[in-house]
Amino acid sequence: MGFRVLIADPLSEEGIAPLLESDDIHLDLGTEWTNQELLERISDYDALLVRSQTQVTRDLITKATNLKIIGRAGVGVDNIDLDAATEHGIIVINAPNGNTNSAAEHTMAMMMALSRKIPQAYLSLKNRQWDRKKYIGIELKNKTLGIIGLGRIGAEVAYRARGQRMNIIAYDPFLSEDHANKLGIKKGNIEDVYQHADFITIHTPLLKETRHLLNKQAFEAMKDGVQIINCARGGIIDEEALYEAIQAKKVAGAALDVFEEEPFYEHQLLELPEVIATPHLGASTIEAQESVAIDVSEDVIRYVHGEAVRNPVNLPSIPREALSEIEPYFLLAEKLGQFLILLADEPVEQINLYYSGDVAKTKIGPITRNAVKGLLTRHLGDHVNDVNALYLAEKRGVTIHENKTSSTQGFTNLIRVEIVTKSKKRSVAGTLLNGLGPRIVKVDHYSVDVTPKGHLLVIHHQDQPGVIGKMGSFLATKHINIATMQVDRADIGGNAIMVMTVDRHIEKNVLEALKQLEEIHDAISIDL
Ligand SMILES: NC(=O)c1ccc[n+]([C@@H]2O[C@H](COP(=O)([O-])OP(=O)(O)OC[C@H]3O[C@@H](n4cnc5c(N)ncnc54)[C@H](O)[C@@H]3O)[C@@H](O)[C@H]2O)c1
Ligand SMILES: O=C(O)CC[C@@H](O)C(=O)O
Repeated sequence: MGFRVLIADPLSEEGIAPLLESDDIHLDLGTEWTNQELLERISDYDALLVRSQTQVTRDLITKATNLKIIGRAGVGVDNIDLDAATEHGIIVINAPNGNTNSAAEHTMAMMMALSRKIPQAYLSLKNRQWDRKKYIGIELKNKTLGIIGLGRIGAEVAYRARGQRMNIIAYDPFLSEDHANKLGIKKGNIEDVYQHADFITIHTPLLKETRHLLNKQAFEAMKDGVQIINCARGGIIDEEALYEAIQAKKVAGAALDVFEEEPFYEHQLLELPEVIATPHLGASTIEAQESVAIDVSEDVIRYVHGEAVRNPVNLPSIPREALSEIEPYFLLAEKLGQFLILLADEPVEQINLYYSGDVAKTKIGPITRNAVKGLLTRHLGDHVNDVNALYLAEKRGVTIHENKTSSTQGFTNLIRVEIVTKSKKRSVAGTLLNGLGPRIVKVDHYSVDVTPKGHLLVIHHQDQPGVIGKMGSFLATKHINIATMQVDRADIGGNAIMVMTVDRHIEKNVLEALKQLEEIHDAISIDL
């Protein structure tokens, strides 16, 4: 059947062409499905693609037992329960660039329509009124535009508004003086925007911090006669407060593309002649829809082919050059985690990662995720992945500490993973050998050289003549062939370790029998 993708909201046909042309992808359209149908059928799918209509709730995610990736053809992911997706190890991707231009153009269209009362005049003329006095507008030239949120769309709006010869003041917690100067705009705080702007346009995401950002107090702090544009998200404006501010003539007009509840057919704000509106059309152009659908489709294909996606929302995004540098360490880190967890005989309380040499110069976060994934998979199963590994560790009270050190111990790159339990610390270190791939080079303080692959047997024993021979004979009686063997010891006659690669899995009863041999302290079988 291949990788099953469900498209739940209408997406551009040209945009989904990459999916239609892909042999390993099976595509279904669920755009006409009810919420109930979606809940009942979602478990059939590996991927779900939406725009802003479908609410991807925790309930839906819980029922989506096969879902691996959710694609949002657009920017805002406020219709997706990101926490639930992360907890279930589902990667969420979006298309943050494809509709920037359209949303910025729509904002400008709304501001111009608002300042010249075009929709109201059009409606009046349609009603056979020729009223020129009532629809006197104001020019944009020399007015001050306040922009709240100067990200992709905010910056494009600033660029266009300068073409209208407006003065621009912007507030964004990440806006630097340098960037503001480059854009030819003034950087201010939010009070400066309220105090100076004749028009205020919002371009932030809807977050806890931005919900009802424009509320009663905010409107009171604004200039009399200010006009408001919102083509970002409903919910950033307190609609009740806006209604009152318009009635009180504090706010002269508002142009709204987005609303707290969508869709709707009756709205108190639309009863006010000062309000003009569109039904969430900011991204509704042929170009934007094609572009966002192509972006999510291509990312789904990358995912299916095991490549890194370009626009992850619940994973740190890694630039392509950086990815090629760190990707080879992913397998090493995961194998170190898988190996180490089998040395633990108590619950893990802390995971410490030590990076040195070349690997310490890279972006280590994604490597850590792979090590933690390896540690957790053994006990939690295959649903642990890069998306939820850190979350699952944190939920179990396990703390994770990353360290960069200069102790390369002669290797060009070295990753040491250490677990701390109630009574001890265990660790394993590995390196990427040029051209030869991952190698385990230390188990606790013992030096070894083991390829982390296949069936491994780790023996802790007393360093005495004849132990190695005894081990070999014992395994021979169980028809277990030794492929490679590494031995190291703390002191002559002291504690020692043997790490063997054997040709088959070692059963529990064989391990128990091994542990009964006099010089053997412990025996652990590890299948990687
Ligand atoms: N109407 C539509 O159809 C449509 C289309 C595209 C995007 N959008 C919406 O437009 C908004 C902006 O999209 P974008 O692509 O420019 O996003 P973006 O992430 O590029 O920019 C958002 C900016 O808001 C800033 N910000 C966050 N919190 C802030 C706060 N409290 N005060 C001031 N600034 C704050 C961020 O620092 C960031 O620079 C989003 O809400 C998106 O969903 C709507
Ligand atoms: O899907 C849409 O048309 C809306 C998209 C827009 O709100 C976004 O956040 O990208």
